[in-house]
Amino acid sequence: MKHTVFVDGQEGTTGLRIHEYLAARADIDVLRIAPELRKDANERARLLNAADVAFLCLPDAAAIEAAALVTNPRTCLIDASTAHRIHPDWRFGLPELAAGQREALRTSKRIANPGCHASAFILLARPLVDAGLIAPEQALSATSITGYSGGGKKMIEQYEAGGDAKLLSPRPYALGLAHKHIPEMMVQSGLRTKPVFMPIVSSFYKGLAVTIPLQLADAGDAERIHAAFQKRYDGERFVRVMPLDDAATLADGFFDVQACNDTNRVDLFVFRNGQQALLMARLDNLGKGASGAAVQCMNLHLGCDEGLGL
Ligand SMILES: NC(=O)C1=CN([C@@H]2O[C@H](COP(=O)(O)OP(=O)(O)OC[C@H]3O[C@@H](n4cnc5c(N)ncnc54)[C@H](OP(=O)(O)O)[C@@H]3O)[C@@H](O)[C@H]2O)C=CC1
Ligand SMILES: CC(=O)N[C@@H](CCC(=O)OP(=O)(O)O)C(=O)O
Repeated sequence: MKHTVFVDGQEGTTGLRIHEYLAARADIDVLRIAPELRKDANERARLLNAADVAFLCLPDAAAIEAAALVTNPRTCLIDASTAHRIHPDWRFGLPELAAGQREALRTSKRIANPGCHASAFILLARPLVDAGLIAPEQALSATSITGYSGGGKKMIEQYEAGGDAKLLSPRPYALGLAHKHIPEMMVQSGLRTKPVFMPIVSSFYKGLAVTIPLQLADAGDAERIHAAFQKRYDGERFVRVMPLDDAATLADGFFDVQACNDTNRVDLFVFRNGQQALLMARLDNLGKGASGAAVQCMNLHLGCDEGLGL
């Protein structure tokens, strides 16, 4: 049986990438909107309601509008935007979040996919909160280094136009300490204290690494953290727990932010020295950070092999 799929926002960065994944699938019929009608509410409503799965690859306001256009109870929405990530009627599109999450995604018709920084942060923080290795009240801080495709079409155009010397160096942003991913980071990790979060965008297309530095109460905590990751992600095909103090990275001396590019994988690292540790998570912001994760959720929801096409 073929499944019918529509991408609202088909010309955008995440929408185009989802189309690339779907193009290779014989079990999926993709509905396409005529380019001149792509912002026409009636035509969008017709296609959204004709789909078994509709991806929303839109700015937040347009994603909220799209959700309101859906009246077919069979249509499952997978929203890539920030609009519904902590909404109680929507399930968080991170199958590896916790036990029971896959079942929730199989049965829900409303799936909100995580933000790219948030996916990496949550995959580090949540198992440690669950295992009691991080107290919910603990004040964490995190940085994220990201490629410019995370900023969508506008930022890609800006970087690719060339001629602006200040774009050549890394640019910290969200300096108002209110990045839009912080609410989902807290809710989905179980943290009650708002983390200090500073992302840094740099002059490469894609790839992302979140780092959480920790002062440990006990030097043995780094092993316990690493063991908690191994236990939580045992058998997860898209999460790779790297060896404690990963020798290859340490030998190189530099961390490769782009090493998960063109995959749907997340690599988790623990580096330690006495009572200090660095927890790091690396992913492709357009893969597990956006389009790959969205297709993974679709596969799960439709009862296909979760990794099909990824
Ligand atoms: N890029 C990334 O790494 C990630 C992005 N996301 C999120 O996914 C969503 C899409 O992001 P991204 O693909 O990067 O964004 P883009 O800016 O690249 O694309 C958005 C698309 O939506 C279209 N659009 C805007 N308003 C409407 C409307 N009212 N009706 C129909 N189409 C509309 C735009 O049309 P037009 O062509 O006219 O501009 C554009 O094609 C955003 O919410 C973003 O925050 C999530 C995770 C990672
Ligand atoms: C480089 C850059 O600007 N990145 C985006 C995050 C991209 C992402 O995850 O998207 P959502 O908008 O869906 O949350 C940012 O930090 O706002």
